Amino acid sequence: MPTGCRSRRLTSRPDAARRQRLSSAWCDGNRGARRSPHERSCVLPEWTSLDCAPPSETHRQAALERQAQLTKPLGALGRLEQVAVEIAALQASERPSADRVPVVLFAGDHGIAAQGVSAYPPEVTVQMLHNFAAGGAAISVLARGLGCPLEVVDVGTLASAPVPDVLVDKPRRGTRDFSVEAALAPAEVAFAVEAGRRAVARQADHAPQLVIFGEMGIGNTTSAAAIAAALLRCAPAEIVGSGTGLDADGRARKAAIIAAALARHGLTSGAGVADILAAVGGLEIIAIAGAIIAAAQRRWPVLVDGFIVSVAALLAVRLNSSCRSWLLFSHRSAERGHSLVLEALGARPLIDLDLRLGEASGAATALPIIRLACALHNGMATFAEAAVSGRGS
Ligand SMILES: Cc1cc2ncn([C@H]3O[C@H](COP(=O)(O)O)[C@@H](O)[C@H]3O)c2cc1C
Ligand SMILES: O=C(O)c1cccnc1
Repeated sequence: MPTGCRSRRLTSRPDAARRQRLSSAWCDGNRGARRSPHERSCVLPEWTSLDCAPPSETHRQAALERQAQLTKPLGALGRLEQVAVEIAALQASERPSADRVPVVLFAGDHGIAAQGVSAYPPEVTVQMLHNFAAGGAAISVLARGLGCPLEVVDVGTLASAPVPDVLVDKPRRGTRDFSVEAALAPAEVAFAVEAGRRAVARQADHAPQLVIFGEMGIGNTTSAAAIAAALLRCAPAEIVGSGTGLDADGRARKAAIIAAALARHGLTSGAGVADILAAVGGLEIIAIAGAIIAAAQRRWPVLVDGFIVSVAALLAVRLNSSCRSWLLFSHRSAERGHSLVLEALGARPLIDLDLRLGEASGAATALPIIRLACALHNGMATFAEAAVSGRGS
C-alpha cells in the first residue's frame, strides 16, 4: 500500500458498540464529527444503522461438502467454487443462482465539474440518460444480453425535463461546486440515501437473487476520490485517476483541487461520514450507499462495480459494517484509487480487464462467471453419481 494512507481493514463491531448504535437517536455517520452550524442536525436516516443478517453458515457448510463430492480434484475450480459457496450461504440455499439480477443505475451531476476535472462536459450526463433509454449505452447492451432488467434513476442530474424511461427522485439538480462551498445540505444527503432505499424497494417485484448498482455522472470520479481520500485519510494524489481521460497535468490539478477542498471543509483528520458526504458528496454515490445497505438488509447479495460504486460500498460499510458480508466484488477498475479502496474493504474482485467506464459495466461483465459458478455447483455429478473413484490419499 502506498505510504501516507491510513487505511484500516473493516472488522465487525463489538456487540456493546452495536447496541449503543442501535439505541442512539443520532446517526452513526455523524458521531465524533466536527459540525459546522448548518450541519448540526442528524442527516442520515436511522434505518441505515440497523443490522443486516449474517450469511447462513449451515448452507455454507453444506455447499462446501457438496463441492468436495463433485467430480474434480478438490479446489480445482478455484474461485468458482468459492463464489458458489458464498452465494449458497448468502441465499441460504442448496442451489445458488444468479438468474434474476436487476441492475439499477443512479445518475447525478456535480458542481465540481465546472472546475474542468473531467475530460468531458457536464451535459454528457443527461445526454447519456437519453442513450440509456434508447438502449445504446454499454450497460444497455450488457443488461439486454444478460436478461437483466435495467432501471435508471435520476437522483440529481441537471435535467429540467423528464427523460423517457428514466425515473426522477432528486432533491436538487446537481451538487454545488465543493471547491467553493459544501456540495449538499444535510437534508439533501438524507434524501439521496432514501432514494437509494426507494430504488431497492422497487426491485422487490423481480425477487432478486443478486443486485447490481451502477452510476452515471460527469465529474463523479472527483467526488468519489475526495470521499475516499477523506475516509482513508490518504493524500488525494494517491487516489486520483484519469476518470474519463485526464492526462498527468489534469490529474495533478484534480488532486490539488481535492486537497484544497478537504482542507477547506475540515476533512483532513477523521471527519464523520455524514459531514464528508455533505461537503464533497455526489447524489448518485450517496444513493448507491443507501441502496447497498437497504439491499443487504433485505438479504440480497450485491455485486459491486468499479471505483465509484466501491467508494459507495466503503461508505455503506463505514455506516453499517454488517452489510459487508453481502458484497461480492466484480472487477478491478483501471482508475488509480480503486485498488486502495478494495484493499480497505478486504475485497478481491473476480476480473481485471482494464475497464474504466462505470455504468455497472464491470459488474455486468462478471455476472456470467457467477452464473457459471452456480451452474457448476448445481449441475456437476458427484463421484458416487458418476462412479468415479475419489482421492486415493
Ligand atoms: C460518454 C460517457 C459515458 C459514460 N458512462 C460512464 N461514464 C463514467 O465517466 C464519468 C466519470 O468520469 P469523470 O469523473 O472523468 O467525469 C461517470 O459518468 C462515469 O459513469 C461515462 C463518461 C462518458 C464521457
Ligand atoms: O471504475 C469506475 O467506476 C470508473 C472509472 C472511470 C470513469 N468512470 C467510472
